[in-house]
This record gives sequence, C-alpha cells and structure tokens, in this order.
Amino acid sequence: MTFRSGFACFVGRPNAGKSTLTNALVGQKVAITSGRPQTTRHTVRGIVHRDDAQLVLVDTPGLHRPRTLLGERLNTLVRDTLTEVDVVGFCLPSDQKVGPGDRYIAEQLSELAQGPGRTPVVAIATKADLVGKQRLAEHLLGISQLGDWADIVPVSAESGYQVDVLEKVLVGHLPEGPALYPEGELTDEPVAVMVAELVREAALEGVRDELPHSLAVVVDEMLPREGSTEERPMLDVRVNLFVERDSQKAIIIGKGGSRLREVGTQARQGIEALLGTRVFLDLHVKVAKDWQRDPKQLGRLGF
Ligand SMILES: Nc1nc2c(ncn2[C@@H]2O[C@H](COP(=O)(O)OP(=O)(O)OP(=O)(O)O)[C@@H](O)[C@H]2O)c(=O)[nH]1
Repeated sequence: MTFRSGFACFVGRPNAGKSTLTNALVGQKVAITSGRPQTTRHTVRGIVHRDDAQLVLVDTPGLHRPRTLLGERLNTLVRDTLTEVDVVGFCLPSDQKVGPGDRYIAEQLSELAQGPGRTPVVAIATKADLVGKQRLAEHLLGISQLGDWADIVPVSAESGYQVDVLEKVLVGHLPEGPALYPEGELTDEPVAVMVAELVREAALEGVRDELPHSLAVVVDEMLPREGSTEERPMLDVRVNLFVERDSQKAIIIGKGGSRLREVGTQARQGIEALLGTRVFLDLHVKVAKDWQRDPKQLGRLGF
C-alpha cells in the first residue's frame, strides 16, 4: 500500500464555507466559523489521518480584492500559502451564482496552475444541501466554464454529503510520502491564537454589521493563577480587543459593561472547553485608530 501525505488549502470568496469544510474533514472544531466574511485571519491547520494518507489542511483567509493594507497582506499570505501546498480546493457556494469575486479568484488560480509548481486545483461546490438538483447541475456547469479544474466535487459540510469523496480526491493529488505529523494531532495552531479566535467570535456575535473588519484580538498573557493546585487548576487569561473608534469600543462594552460581560462568559466557556481547565478571563477593549492601515500596528498585532 502506498502512503501519501501533503498539504491542501481551501480558497474562495468570504463565506464560501471553507472553515466549515475544514471542520467536516477533520471531524472536530478547529477553525472558527462564522456567518460573516473574513473571520479566518490566521492560517489554521487541521489534519486528516487515514490508513493510506495524511492530509494537512491549511485554512487560508478569503482571497479577495485588496482594499486596505490588511487586505494586501492577507492576499500575499494567501499566495504564499497556495504555492506551498500540493492541492488547492476552490470553494464555490452552491446557493450563489458564480460571480465577479469567483472570476477574480479563478484568474489567480489559473496563473498558479500554469506556474512552476503546477498546483492542481479541485473546484468544490459547497453547501450543496441548500439547493435542488437542477440548481446544483447549473452551478456545476458554471464552475466547469470558469476554468480548467483537476476535478469538480459537490459537497455539503453540513449534511456530510460527499465529504468522503472530496477527501479521496484531495488525497489523490498528494505525493507519496510518510506521515508529517504524529497521529492524534488535529491542529498545530498555537493555543493563544485559538483563544483569541474564541474571544473574537464571541465579541462579534450580534454586532457583526456594526464591526465588520475593525476588531483585532490579541492574547496578552496566559498564566496559572497563583495558589491554584493541580487538582483544581485555574488559568488567568488576559486578552486585548482592539477596535478603531470610540464608538466601536462602546458597542463592544455595552450599557454599563453588560455586553462585555456576556462576551466574557461565552468566550470563557469555549476556552475552558478547549483547554480543559477553569479560566479567569480578563478582557480589555482598546482603541487603535485605523489599525488596518498602519504597518506598525499590523506588525504588533501579528499580521
Ligand atoms: N447549509 C450549509 N451551510 C454551510 C455549509 N458550509 C458552511 N455553511 C455556512 O456558511 C457560513 C460561512 O461558512 P464558513 O465556513 O465560515 O465560511 P468561510 O469560507 O470559512 O468564510 P471566511 O472565513 O469568511 O472566508 C456559515 O454560516 C456556515 O454555517 C454547508 O455545507 N451547508
């Protein structure tokens, strides 16, 4: 039996279902999903362990037209990631017609497919559960006319439809080689990044329209609480939330701090589940003016 191993990543416009698909393949929640675009700022890897292969998924941010410096950096990150993987999955949500955003990405990908590495691109019709047979057929036709794909696979991460098929197709594009990570490993995302994502997710809940891309979350410190014992461990987690304006700070904090308390409670439950220990979560909201356009601030926040 030949063993294959390698890297795959999903691209697609915001909300195409990339994170959800990663989770469905890995079988556990590693990447944070959300109903709003561009929440996946960091490269999160999920690892699929099979008897015949190991597939390492690199979950990239949405490839989109750069509008701000942050956008440009994200796109550079995306392109760097794309040239390093063995196969790219291009996600196109079935409930939406192929549009200009998809065409833009398709152009970038065809450059890649013709480049020196010749990375194969598998087109994936995501969210197939949301549409009927006829619409799905139309969608697949639209996708086939969009470019020259190694394969086209309809899937639903929600219902599980064809997730196994997609897994086989992706694995088929990997080179022969030994496992890259020990079995049981699901992600090598640093814990601090996952903690920050949980806080960000909670902080955006219900106010995503007001604070679309203006929130950055950074874990300041994570320390065992003084006096906490091995039987009853307790972790002090201090997190900074950066917004661009005072008005946004007010939204996060809420009347008399009520909203921030809810954010803290929700995030804490997620963090405790992630770390398997009790957590004291200390949230600080700060204004970093126009951080999306300032290289120094971006650097400090890890972009
Ligand atoms: N019905 C249905 N909904 C899905 C499916 N996959 C994803 N979704 C929903 O679509 C929305 C976006 O999914 P994500 O996985 O966050 O999309 P993404 O491409 O990672 O988004 P960005 O991180 O913004 O680029 C979420 O509300 C998901 O619940 C699916 O197979 N079926």
